[in-house]
Amino acid sequence: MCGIVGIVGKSDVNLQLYDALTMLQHRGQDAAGIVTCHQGKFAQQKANGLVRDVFRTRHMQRLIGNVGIGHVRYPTAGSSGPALAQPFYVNSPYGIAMAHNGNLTNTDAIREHLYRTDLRHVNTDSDSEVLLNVFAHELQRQGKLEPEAEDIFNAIKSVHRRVRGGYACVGLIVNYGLFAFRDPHGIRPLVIGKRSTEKGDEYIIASESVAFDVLGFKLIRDVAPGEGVFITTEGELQTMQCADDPSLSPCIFEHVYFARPDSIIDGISVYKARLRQGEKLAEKILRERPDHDIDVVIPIPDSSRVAGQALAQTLGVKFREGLVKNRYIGRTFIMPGQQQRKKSVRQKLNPIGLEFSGKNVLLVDDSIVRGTTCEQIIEMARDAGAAKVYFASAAPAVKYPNVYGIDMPSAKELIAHGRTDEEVCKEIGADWLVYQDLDDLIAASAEGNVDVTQFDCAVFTGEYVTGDVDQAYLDELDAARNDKSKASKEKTIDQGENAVIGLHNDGDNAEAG
Ligand SMILES: O=P(O)(O)OC[C@H]1O[C@H](OP(=O)(O)OP(=O)(O)O)[C@H](O)[C@@H]1O
Ligand SMILES: NC(=O)CC[C@H](N)C(=O)O
Ligand SMILES: [Mg+2]
Repeated sequence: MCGIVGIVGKSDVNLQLYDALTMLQHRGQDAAGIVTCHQGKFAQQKANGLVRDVFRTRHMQRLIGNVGIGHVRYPTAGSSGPALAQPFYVNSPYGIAMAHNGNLTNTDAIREHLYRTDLRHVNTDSDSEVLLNVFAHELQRQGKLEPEAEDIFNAIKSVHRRVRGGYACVGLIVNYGLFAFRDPHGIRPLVIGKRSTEKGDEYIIASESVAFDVLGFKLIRDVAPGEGVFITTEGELQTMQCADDPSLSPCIFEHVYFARPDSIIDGISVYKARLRQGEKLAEKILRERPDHDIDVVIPIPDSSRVAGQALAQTLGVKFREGLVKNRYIGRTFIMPGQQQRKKSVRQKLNPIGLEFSGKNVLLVDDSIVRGTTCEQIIEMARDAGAAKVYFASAAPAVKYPNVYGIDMPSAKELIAHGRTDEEVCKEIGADWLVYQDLDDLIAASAEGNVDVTQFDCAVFTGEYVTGDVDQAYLDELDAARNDKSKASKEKTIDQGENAVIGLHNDGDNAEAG
């Protein structure tokens, strides 16, 4: 899950983009980038690393202009090398830069078509570079020396016809302004905010509304599924529905894990959705185990804290922070390899022995995916002297790959794939395991906005809303991106790929990359 942001301001937007990316850091920890536009030229800085490490004062001084976009990356296609850091750039037509959150499911077919028919070269394995080239080609076909909003919307319409998968995008066209679009199912989130200044209105478009709060922007609304947005460099906003048959099915895993609780997505407060997840899970526990002997509920920081608290309250059991999180270790699930993930859980979480010793503990997490976290935490709880260790997951069992922007490409790596709940319980070493029911998870989100009636729940059901994902695709994805094959590919990232980033950068940037 990547984080994207675009701003059209009345003065330089570089510092605001930096702040917004910092607020979106939880969506991607591998690479970060900013592109701004000033007097007909792009300025760019992108590299591997966290936002605070990628941008130095000298980069910020170069990133001038009142329009700009930014990206934090969590790879789902190609390598995690610096050449695949975003935003991506194409020089024709006009000069376009774009940042993408999501993942395309027909990348190979479009890549082939771009090469054979559109005569376009894509330089990396990134699906996002493919997507940018489709947009660029379709905009070029409008044949205008000076594009207008209508041309940009026509290009977005064609993108929707050619591309499948999850995509929320922001982009810049040199001298003209900022565009954005969201896939026809609205799988990935995208919100618009506005701020009034003495010089006029300023606009922001980002993955999550949390990016607005710190900058003083007000959330106006979500970009509708399929909708295109264009904001001129002068700050004039135009929008148009660009999909033939849009139908909102946002990814429910945003509410479970990815998004920050202080964000509002598709009118749903992520915080409240998580509270309701906890309440509903507690009700299930009370139904199934009315005579439970749980002494204390302990959440696994960070993401399960909200649901854990509501669960404890509804159960009428003590809630205790029995695991202390090292604030300098990032999110483990979005780290690239299993070895790194495993090591990081230990570094990240440490038990407070007295909360476990002699007690029947209910550990709560938002989800169990590969089982990396829960296996180790249950072991820690036992080492700390817990009498019984029960485990509750605020999401149902994750059994199927994600293909829309979460890097869960291999069913075999999912601990619940092909296993019953009892088998998973045994595998993770718990005394009892309870999963949220899917209907309850959906209700926890849907109760936040009655207008959202369906969600992308593919990781729980194996049903993919875009309708184009078959077993052959999933097999190819597995072969290309399971942990083993990723690890062997990452070995080949060398200085050669570093050089590719220099294609679009100036000397200062190449040295920084
Ligand atoms: O079963 P697994 O493969 O371990 O994946 C699930 C775990 O990973 C995530 O935590 P993460 O550390 O990424 O982030 P958090 O600090 O936001 O909870 C999630 O919250 C679960 O704890
Ligand atoms: N998680 C994402 O949104 C990833 C975006 C894009 N597919 C990439 O790999 O860079
Ligand atoms: Mg976690």
